[in-house]
Amino acid sequence: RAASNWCYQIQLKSSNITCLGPADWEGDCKKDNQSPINIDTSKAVFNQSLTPFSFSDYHKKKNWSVKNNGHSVVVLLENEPLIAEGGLSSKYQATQLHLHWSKKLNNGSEHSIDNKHFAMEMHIVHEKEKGSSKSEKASGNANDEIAVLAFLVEAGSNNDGFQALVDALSEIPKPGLSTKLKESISLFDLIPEEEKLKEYFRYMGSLTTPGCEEKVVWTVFEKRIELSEKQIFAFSEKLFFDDQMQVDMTENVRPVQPLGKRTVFKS
Ligand SMILES: Nc1nc(-c2ccc(Cl)c(S(N)(=O)=O)c2)cs1
Ligand SMILES: [Zn+2]
Repeated sequence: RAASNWCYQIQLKSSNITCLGPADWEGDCKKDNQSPINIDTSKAVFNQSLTPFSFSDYHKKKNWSVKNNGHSVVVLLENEPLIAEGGLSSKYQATQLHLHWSKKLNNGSEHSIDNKHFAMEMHIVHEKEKGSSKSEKASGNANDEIAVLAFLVEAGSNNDGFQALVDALSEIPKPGLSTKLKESISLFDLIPEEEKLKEYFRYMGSLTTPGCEEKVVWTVFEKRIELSEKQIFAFSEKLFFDDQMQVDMTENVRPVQPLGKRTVFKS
């Protein structure tokens, strides 16, 4: 069971509450197939089974609910959008999306590409569709139970698709607060256009938050998302880790973990 009082490094210094920083995270956090990682592009192995994804209901616009869960801002996707193919073993349903970020434009992504970090990283979390057979229901602890689509974010032009989410941030400054997006948006409003999503990296890893379960098939897209600096900084300015609103929610990024014996593949 994950420690309920886990926190990021930045919270250790600035809050008088005692919490467990990344070096002390429990659960599976000390095992050897952990995420995030640095992706050394020169060592990524081409894998022809990494075909393009098929996205279903990613065009569906909804006033999703958005929550400050004390570690990130989470958009609840109610299992509606679906992904398949993309070298995945089955269909997966989107449950939530959340982001990781920093006040520095080169320190907010969890994954790095050739040791370069980006301003933010967005994770769309999907769960494997429960098949009908008993065996499929029984297991539930396969190493690909969860599929996360990871998008790196860099500072650039303003991103209209993100503005509804950016505007919602000031309504949920404290942990536990949630609101509804004032304008309905679709996942396609948030991610690069589909034909730019054919190039991606793939590896087997874990949740980047405690209990760090090693059940995630990771996809890190090469095409970056662009947000304006104003949009990027809104996350660190409007959100707080604590009820007293003393500790900005920022640097909610786990340090990169050893690749170990794993291989990173590329489409
Ligand atoms: N309490 C929290 N849990 C998460 C979370 C949940 C599931 C997953 Cl898969 C992830 S991640 N960063 O590995 O994509 C994060 C965020 S904040
Ligand atoms: Zn994440």
